Amino acid sequence: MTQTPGKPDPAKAEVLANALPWLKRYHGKIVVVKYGGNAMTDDNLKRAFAEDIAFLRFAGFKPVVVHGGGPQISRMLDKLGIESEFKGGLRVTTPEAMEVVRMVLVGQVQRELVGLINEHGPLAVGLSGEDAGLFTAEQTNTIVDGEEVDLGLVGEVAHVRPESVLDLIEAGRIPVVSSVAPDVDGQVHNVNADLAAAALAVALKAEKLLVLTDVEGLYLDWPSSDDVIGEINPESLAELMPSLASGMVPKMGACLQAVQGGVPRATVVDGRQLHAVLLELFTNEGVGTQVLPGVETKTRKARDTPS
Ligand SMILES: Nc1ncnc2c1ncn2[C@@H]1O[C@H](COP(=O)(O)OP(=O)(O)O)[C@@H](O)[C@H]1O
Ligand SMILES: CC(=O)N[C@@H](CCC(=O)OP(=O)(O)O)C(=O)O
Repeated sequence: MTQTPGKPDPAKAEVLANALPWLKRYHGKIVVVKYGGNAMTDDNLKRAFAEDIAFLRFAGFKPVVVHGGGPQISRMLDKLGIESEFKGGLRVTTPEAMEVVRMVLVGQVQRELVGLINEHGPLAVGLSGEDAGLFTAEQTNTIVDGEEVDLGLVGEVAHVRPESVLDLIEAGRIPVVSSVAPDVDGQVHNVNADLAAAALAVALKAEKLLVLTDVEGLYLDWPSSDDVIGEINPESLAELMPSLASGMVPKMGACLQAVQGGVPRATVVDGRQLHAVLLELFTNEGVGTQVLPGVETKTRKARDTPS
């Protein structure tokens, strides 16, 4: 479309005007955004994510970031010659692997995200479940094919003390949280970042949990169909849970936990798309999979065929 030089473009104003209902809904509200390691694949994506988060803060939202870093941990474990495997979407974590998990999540991924957000002002402060008693973990195992599997130093969040995060939000900062957490004896555990984000969203009484990943949403029959669920209610999702595989188990479990815990909506979106956060929060476009009480299940055809 050609445009006369110097002539204002009303379409641009319309984009902003269409954001008004969403600005009203989320103004002053806490939005927990979980940034998965699979959506951190290139520098442009990471920069756009940091811009989106800063944008939310300047638009009057109260964003809180919980980050993952599964692929980054796997790469470091490989480099160090430490074997690791996933069972039911969770990493079996030996004490040796735990040291690497903590080093990569807190020392690398969190630092990088804090740095990128802070290019937009003195906003982001990094912390982990170990800081100010934020999370207390409880060792957890998983069931695979009806058998209980020992996951080692893997935890679920048994208790959240949200005051440190609330203090930061009150001061206008953006908390960036890593999902490692001590148990009651101080032993640090590896917590799946989706589940940590859900526990935090519930404790903060967030208005929304937004989960960025590397697929268009929850596929009905992964990877053989291209039907993606657009909206689903928590009861229908609970019925679907036993049929889910790999990383979608903790991810959809987290969305369910958040909504059952009182978060009004939880959405999984494709973080491979530039500015996925702004697109999801400020437009009506049906991206991702939204868990919302009271809706009928809606599906749509995927843009990509799963590979
Ligand atoms: N039903 C499903 N719909 C979509 N993705 C699925 C499904 N079942 C398994 N997956 C897998 O789950 C992955 C997302 O989980 P994960 O790798 O843990 O992502 P992240 O790093 O974003 O947390 C997808 O890339 C896909 O391979
Ligand atoms: C127990 C467990 O599996 N912990 C995860 C923690 C990181 C994470 O969850 O990262 P993503 O969000 O990128 O998947 C792991 O070790 O990979």
